[in-house]
Amino acid sequence: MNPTQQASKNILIQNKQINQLENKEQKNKNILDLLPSAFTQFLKDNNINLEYFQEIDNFPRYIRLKPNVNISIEELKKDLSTNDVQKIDYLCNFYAIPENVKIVNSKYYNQGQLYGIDLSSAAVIKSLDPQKGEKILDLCCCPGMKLCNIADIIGAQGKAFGVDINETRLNTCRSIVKKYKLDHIIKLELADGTTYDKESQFDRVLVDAECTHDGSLKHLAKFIKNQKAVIDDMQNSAKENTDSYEQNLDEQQNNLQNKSSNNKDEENIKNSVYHNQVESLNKYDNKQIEDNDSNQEETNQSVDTLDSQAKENQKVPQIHIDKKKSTDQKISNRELKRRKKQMEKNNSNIYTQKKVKKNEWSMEDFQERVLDPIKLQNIVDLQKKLLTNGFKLCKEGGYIVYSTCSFARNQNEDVVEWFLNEFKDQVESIHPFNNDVSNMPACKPGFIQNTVRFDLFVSKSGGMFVSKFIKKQKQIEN
Ligand SMILES: C[S@@+](CC[C@H](N)C(=O)[O-])C[C@H]1O[C@@H](n2cnc3c(N)ncnc32)[C@H](O)[C@@H]1O
Repeated sequence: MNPTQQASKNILIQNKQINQLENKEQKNKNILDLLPSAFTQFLKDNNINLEYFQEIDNFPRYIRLKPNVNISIEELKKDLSTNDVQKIDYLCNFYAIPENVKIVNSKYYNQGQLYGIDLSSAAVIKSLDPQKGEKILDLCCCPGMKLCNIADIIGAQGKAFGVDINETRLNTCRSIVKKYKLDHIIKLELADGTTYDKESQFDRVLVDAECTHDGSLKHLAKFIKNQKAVIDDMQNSAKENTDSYEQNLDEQQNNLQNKSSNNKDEENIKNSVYHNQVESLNKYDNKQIEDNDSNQEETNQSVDTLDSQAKENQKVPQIHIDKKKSTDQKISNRELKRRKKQMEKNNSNIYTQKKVKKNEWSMEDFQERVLDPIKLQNIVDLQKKLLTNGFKLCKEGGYIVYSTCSFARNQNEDVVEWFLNEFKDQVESIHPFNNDVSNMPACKPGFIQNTVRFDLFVSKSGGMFVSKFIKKQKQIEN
């Protein structure tokens, strides 16, 4: 082998090694590496196992039947057109069904006898434990699924007051209450729950407070799942291309050894190896563009906003090389690396998309909604005021449930600690399910005593934090 042949062979071997290394790195790269560190830190801080995000199953959805509806599970299956209906024994008239079942086609749903309600929401009502004939206040009631659940339990002898500050949401709630024929039990009021007042007090008060809604990690999990599928596909196609590229290299090596060593042939071989490299990479690039475009097309159908910056980021810049002009240039290792880096960068740019689909959050949404410190402080202040007013409106010996659909400790356990300290002698925390976890296997303990969390993955439902208090009777002074 003459020096030129040797040099070409060395380049081929070197490139092959780089390729193998990068292919291995690509393989090892998993979805977690692509998640922004602020997000993974949030999960760690709030005791959410981020490994779950690796393998996200479909989440079930849940339904509840009104108390007086007596139908068999077989009838329910027929009505919902699915064989997969599971009874949830620890919640009254409650069932899990596959996520893709459309309850709008159900006869019972349309007759106002079947509700779609999340398991964790029903668990909040189980914790509140309303009793027949009681007077109950729901201080942040919209859209009203918990309020309807309360009304179904207290019955016509009871009264449920629903308060919300948002008129549009209150109108939605009004239609729901009407649909389920509960208007004789429920009274809705448009008011600020922090200042809402009533002369008489309530047996039980639910403060299902406004929060950052990050318990909807389910939405984020779905987004991640969809993106993971795209990435897997990209990685598989990248692997296919790399395999064919390696096969080409091997063939070229054999050619190098077998063919005569006249200068013209050598030049041809070098050029052809180079072209193969370029083609392989361009094929890879093109596949990336196709994948990104089809992904974008799909998202465009349902996206309300996809800002132009994110759109720009989505485009994979293809490097056009004039093959004729470049035949005597070698594609450098640095260039190969640069291109691979660019591809990886483009992969991670999928997380800069704005809201992609209804009920899915992007990482940007998460950042804006959950991690903004000013927004967070305002929300915590609001939660404390709502809980304080809920406490005032509760009768002595009555119960208060404070819940949020956030995983953030500062909106949950920290608010509870503040409340217990603020009203030390007048309130006592009690376990939301009387310390009987067999009563509620879907939850796990919160960070402080007498609090529970419905972890998205443990409960297979929306995330929820629940705490419960009893308002102490005043000591009669002598
Ligand atoms: C988590 S949602 C409540 C969900 C509801 N409990 C249910 O089960 O359908 C929070 C609600 O609090 C309302 N809200 C926000 N600030 C409020 C305030 N100051 N007073 C009353 N309601 C408020 C929002 O409009 C929103 O409907």
